[in-house]
Formats: sequence, structure tokens, C-alpha cells
Amino acid sequence: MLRLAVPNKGALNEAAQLMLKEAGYRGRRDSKELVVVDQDNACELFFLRPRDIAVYVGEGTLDAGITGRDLLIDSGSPAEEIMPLGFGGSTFRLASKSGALSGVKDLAGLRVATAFPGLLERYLADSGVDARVIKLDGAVETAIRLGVADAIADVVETGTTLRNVGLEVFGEPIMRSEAVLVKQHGSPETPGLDQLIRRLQGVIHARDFVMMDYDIRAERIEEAIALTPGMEGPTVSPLHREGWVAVRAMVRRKGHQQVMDQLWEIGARAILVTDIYACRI
Ligand SMILES: Nc1ncnc2c1ncn2[C@@H]1O[C@H](COP(=O)(O)OP(=O)(O)OP(=O)(O)O)[C@@H](O)[C@H]1O
Ligand SMILES: O=P(O)(O)OC[C@H]1O[C@H](OP(=O)(O)OP(=O)(O)O)[C@H](O)[C@@H]1O
Ligand SMILES: [Mg+2]
Repeated sequence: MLRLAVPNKGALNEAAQLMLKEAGYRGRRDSKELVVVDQDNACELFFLRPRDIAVYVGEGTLDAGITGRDLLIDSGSPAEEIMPLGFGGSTFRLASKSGALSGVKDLAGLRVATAFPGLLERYLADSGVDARVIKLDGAVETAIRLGVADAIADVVETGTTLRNVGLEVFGEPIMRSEAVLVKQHGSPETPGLDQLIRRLQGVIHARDFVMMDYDIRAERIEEAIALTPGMEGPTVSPLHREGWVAVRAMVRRKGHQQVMDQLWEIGARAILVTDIYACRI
């Protein structure tokens, strides 16, 4: 059985469960269920704190897991990223009172609060800055106001939390993160892992692409194919109307309206766009 770790709560929980469901794996009936055995897919799902997932996978106790790239690096665990999953995007950034500091070098001799000490210490060392790292569990934005720190390093998504307490980011982003699939560094092939990777890749493609169908005069087909090249090439079938063909191709969801405009310009008609429910490419 493939033993897979899934975030049990927090920012990555819902999206991770949805992605696994779309990939055909069993979900949990309620949020108190800690282990789900999915016999049909020869897989056991362990619902764990996102912060602990890289630790279990790095130790080899579990075969693979879904966690944040920032949490993986912070853990220092011997686990490695297999593939990005396209959700849970954030940046990890320094922040301080508006206008107080302008770059990482300004942190020399100051105190920086964070819930990601591994990540921050590595960044400070790489930047050659000697600052004191104050390790907190969460809600680090309040540490400056309470006088525990001069700056913070934290996850920023929309920036709302920082704005609400009058803080501002400074310096370059320390890292860009998103949810990732991880496995133990250098682990041998695990039964079922290739299938999981292919299925997750299928979900990502199904989300990234739409299916486009349209009719066009046969003499414009080369221009149409240039706009909608598809994967291996579009399907072109005869239409029950002299001189016309029907075309079917996968098109990137982002920008598909522009493609429809351009197809219309070269005479395509009956242009239809549908979601892809599932795919393997
Ligand atoms: N708006 C967000 N807030 C927090 N984390 C986010 C956000 N968007 C994406 N993430 C990602 O989610 C992961 C953190 O998840 P989570 O917040 O569940 O962990 P935690 O802070 O350790 O747990 P908790 O907040 O429940 O104590 C990180 O990889 C982070 O980059
Ligand atoms: O830029 P924003 O969209 O405002 O999101 C970022 C905020 O969300 C997270 O907090 P979380 O809710 O996980 O609480 P925590 O700090 O206790 O972990 C993170 O630590 C920031 O505080
Ligand atoms: Mg959090």
C-alpha cells in the first residue's frame, strides 16, 4: 500500500483533499478521521499537521506527502519535492513597521520573530547578516507591537494581515511557496507512487486546459491549427457541409477567450468551450 500524508487542517487542507478526490482517491467522512484506507487504490491516507508531513516522509515512515514548499525547506528534513501542485501559493517575506527597515542588511543586531526559524536562519546566513531569531508558533505579526521583535519573517498571501497591523514588507521575497508533493530524498521506487503522480498531473492539466470545438472553412485550417495546435495536433473531421471542417483541441484555460476572438476573426463559427473532467496526457 502507498502511504500518503495529507494536511489535516490549515491553509492547504481543503485544496489538497479536493485534488485527491478529483484524482479518484477516497476522502475522509469527517474532519476527525485521522487515517483512511482506500482499498480500491491500494493507498492509506494519513491526515497530519502540514508542518510535520516533511518529517514523516523524510524519515521514510510514509512514502509521500502533500505540504508547503516553505514548510519542507524549514523542516530541514531529508525529503524532496517531486512536483508543484498549483495551489496554496504564498511568499515568505520580511516585514517591519512601515518605513522602518529597507533591506535584509538592516537586520544586523536586531531581533526577527518567525514560525519558520529553519528557513529564516538559512536566509540570514546566506545574506551574511547576524540577527537574533525569535521562534514563535504563529500570529507573529503581533510580536513587534508587543516589543518582542524588531521585524518578522512570515507567510504573505494577500497582505491583509500585515496591513491590518500597520506593517510593511521590505527586501526581496525570501521564497515563493506553493503546495508540493514530497518523497524521501533518494528513496527507491515505491509501488503506487507513479500512479499518484500521473493522476495528480492529470488533475492539474484538467484544471489548466479547456476543450475547444469549432467549425471552419477547410481553406483556413492551417491558420486555425496555428491558433489551436492541441497536444499531438488537433482532431480535424469533415463536416456535413461542403468545404467546412470541425476542429477539436485542448487549449490553455488562461487566454482561451483571446483564442476564441482570433478564431472568430479567421471565420471560425460555433466555437464551444467545455471543462475537462479528467485527463491523462
Ligand atoms: N493565507 C495563507 N496563510 C497561511 N498559510 C498559507 C496561506 N496561503 C498559503 N499558505 C501555505 O500554507 C502552509 C501553512 O499552512 P498552515 O497555516 O496550515 O500551517 P500552520 O501555520 O503551521 O498551521 P496553523 O495556522 O493551523 O497553526 C504554508 O505552506 C503556507 O505557505
Ligand atoms: O497575507 P494574508 O492573506 O493576510 O495571509 C497571511 C497570514 O495568514 C497566515 O496566518 P494563519 O491564519 O495561518 O495563522 P498563524 O499565523 O497563527 O499560522 C500567515 O501566518 C499570515 O499571518
Ligand atoms: Mg498558519
